[in-house]
Amino acid sequence: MSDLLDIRNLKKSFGALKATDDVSLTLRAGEIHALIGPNGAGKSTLIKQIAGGLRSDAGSVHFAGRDVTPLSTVARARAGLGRTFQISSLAMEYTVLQNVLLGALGQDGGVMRFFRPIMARNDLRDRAMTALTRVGLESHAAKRTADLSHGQRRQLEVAVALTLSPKVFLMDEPMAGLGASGSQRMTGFLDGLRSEAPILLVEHDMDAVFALADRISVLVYGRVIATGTADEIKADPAVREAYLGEEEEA
Ligand SMILES: Nc1ncnc2c1ncn2[C@@H]1O[C@H](COP(=O)(O)OP(=O)(O)OP(=O)(O)O)[C@@H](O)[C@H]1O
Repeated sequence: MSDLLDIRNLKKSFGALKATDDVSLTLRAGEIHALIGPNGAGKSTLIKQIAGGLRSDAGSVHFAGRDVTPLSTVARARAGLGRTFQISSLAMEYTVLQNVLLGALGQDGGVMRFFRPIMARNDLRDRAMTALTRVGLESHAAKRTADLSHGQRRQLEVAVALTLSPKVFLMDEPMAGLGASGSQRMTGFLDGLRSEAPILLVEHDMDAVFALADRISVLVYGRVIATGTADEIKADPAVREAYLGEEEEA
């Protein structure tokens, strides 16, 4: 299998704190690779370094065979490196459909397009409605985003990312704040999504991680201490001591 994403020796320090410390990992076509670890292990920092929002102190990001390390977030997104948008980036006073349309414009680019009557663009509307249907939000298209529940906003973030047809998804805790049924639904959705674009998935919901992940990497104090299948990770003594064990005892 080919590596779509190849992260090599990434480092990022905040003062004396090594948030990520020589992290290397790969994402292959068709897989979900989960990144787990205790709070503060450096998972979000790593996702930001890969997406381009945070400049690395050292290391490189190769995407589809190309070194994208010098590229901005926008250039990486245009190249097909899709990150689920932060909820804070949703425009709360706009409708759900408008938020997806704004996301879809990212692919077509060009600030001038914002001045065109985007609601009349049937191609964009269709793409946006398809994305909303896929995440189960089609009946909420005309609602104000501010009126959505937290879980629905999470689904909307995924819909926005979908409209850009990324070649790879970087997802930072897509299950956070979803109830049990919401998590189950999102798990089923991500399961189907991997054949379209592989997913690097940061997630605390271990049921979802063990159900979905082809491979799991465990990050502790900024370092990857193990990478393997769910069974290998569950059986790994270092992982049990550093991470899983503490949950079992809790
Ligand atoms: N901008 C920043 N300035 C200073 N320290 C930071 C900054 N961002 C993150 N950190 C620190 O870097 C470490 C790693 O944080 P990070 O958010 O990447 O961890 P995480 O594994 O995503 O945690 P969580 O599971 O709680 O989301 C933490 O100690 C955090 O306090």
